[in-house]
Amino acid sequence: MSNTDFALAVEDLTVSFDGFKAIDDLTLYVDKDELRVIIGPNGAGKTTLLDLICGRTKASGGSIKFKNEELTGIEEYKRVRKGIGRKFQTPSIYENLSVFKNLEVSFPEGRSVFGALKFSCTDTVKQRVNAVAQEIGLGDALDMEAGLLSHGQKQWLEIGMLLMQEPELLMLDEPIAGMSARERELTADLLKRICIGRSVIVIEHDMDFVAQIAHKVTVMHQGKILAEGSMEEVQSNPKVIDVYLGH
Ligand SMILES: Nc1ncnc2c1ncn2[C@@H]1O[C@H](COP(=O)(O)OP(=O)(O)OP(=O)(O)O)[C@@H](O)[C@H]1O
Repeated sequence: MSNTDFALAVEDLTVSFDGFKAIDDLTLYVDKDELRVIIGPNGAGKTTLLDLICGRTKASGGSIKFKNEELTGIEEYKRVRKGIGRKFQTPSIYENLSVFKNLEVSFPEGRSVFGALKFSCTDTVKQRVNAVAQEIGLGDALDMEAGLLSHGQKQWLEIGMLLMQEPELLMLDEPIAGMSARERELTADLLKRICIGRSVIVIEHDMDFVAQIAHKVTVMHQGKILAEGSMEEVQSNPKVIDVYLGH
């Protein structure tokens, strides 16, 4: 395969589960500074695609290149070190720790062989925690126990924990599920800010939200790409209306 200028280049990707192709010869390119949204009906393969990119699921065939480096043979935790961050639908924060601690333990050096406990809180880390807390709108809640945050704030904290690792590719699965209208607005603003300098991929069903945030929309169906383009383009595409938007 040739080198590409894209941050992420997925080519001819396939994964089979007992003979069923959940991802079927899929090719997708994502730029740096891009916020890509993936939409499609239930079972289209959206989550499986992110699982393949982050290394949770092993590809049966094809290629996933990140900054021109082949990822398919690389384990999940090593892909994290290479700058790939993934947020799942359910927040996995430390409910008993403060917002500050949650961010602090997510600083990459905190995950040394000695673990987070022996990790001393340097000024660099404090500054980074403060900057990230401001970014996710939790600058005034640093001392609060994470378990006491609202559902939306917990989602932002988890995004913050990923940002502590300065990922170059950030993938988010339905980030606004269960959020209030105001929290959705703030999340849209947050995503628009954090895609600068990196690539962000979001799986989303809420079309109003997709319209607010997407630079480009990829529509998946039966493990393949059905359409790709601007929101207007995919919304007026008869194939997309037929399998997804018309329902
Ligand atoms: N580990 C697995 N073993 C067997 N089948 C799987 C596995 N993971 C996913 N699948 C199947 O692959 C297909 C794609 O699932 P996936 O969860 O990726 O779809 P999706 O587009 O994310 O759907 P949704 O919008 O409902 O989350 C489904 O038919 C699913 O049942």
